[in-house]
Amino acid sequence: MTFSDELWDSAADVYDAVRAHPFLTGLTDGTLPHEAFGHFVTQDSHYLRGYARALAVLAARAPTEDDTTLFAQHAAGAIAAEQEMHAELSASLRIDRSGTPGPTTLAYTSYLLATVHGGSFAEGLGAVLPCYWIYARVGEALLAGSSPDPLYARWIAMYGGDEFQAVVDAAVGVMDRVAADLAPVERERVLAHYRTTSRYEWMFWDAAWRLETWPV
Ligand SMILES: Cc1ncc(C[n+]2csc(CCO)c2C)c(N)n1
Repeated sequence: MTFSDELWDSAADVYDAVRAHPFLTGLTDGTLPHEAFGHFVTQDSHYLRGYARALAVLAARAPTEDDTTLFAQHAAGAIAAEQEMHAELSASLRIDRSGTPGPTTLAYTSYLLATVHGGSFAEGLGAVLPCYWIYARVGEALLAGSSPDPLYARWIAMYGGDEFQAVVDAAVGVMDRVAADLAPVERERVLAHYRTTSRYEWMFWDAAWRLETWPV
């Protein structure tokens, strides 16, 4: 069993909860209110900016030139996704993207940035991995059914596509290679970060579903 198999299995329960979440079942059957999707798009543009910074830090701390190139390219890809896809979706949804990050978005991006700065390279990679991996698996599963809503179908096509699967495979491959040199205690830390950010992935969908705002 590879380390990435172990990682996936360690948070498979969280992935199952993500798949069953009403935000995602609503995307596929088209019943998700546009208001909740709009909330997601707004918060995701804040998230992607933070995530891109986390990947750029990881690129700077990477052990090889190839790894630096990979994560720097993915950081640029996250910014491009934010700018292109979200600008387009926001126009269709007629939403304003100027709002501030909500509680879950800020907590998730703060955790990512704290881990890539304060932890080892492997720990940082463990923290950023669920974002890639859960999305690719969710995208793949949603692609099978798509959505009667053209807006949701477009979003599903992007994350379920082959191009994105290759991006995920590359990041998972780095994790397996780096894990070969890790002490058991270090692997435990990677597993803990991976589980935490998997939970944040669920919370991110849930925040959009609840139209979460700051309570005070
Ligand atoms: C909350 C949230 N989690 C994951 C993604 C997906 N995602 C964003 S950037 C990237 C990899 C580099 O381009 C991936 C997989 C998202 N959009 N929003």
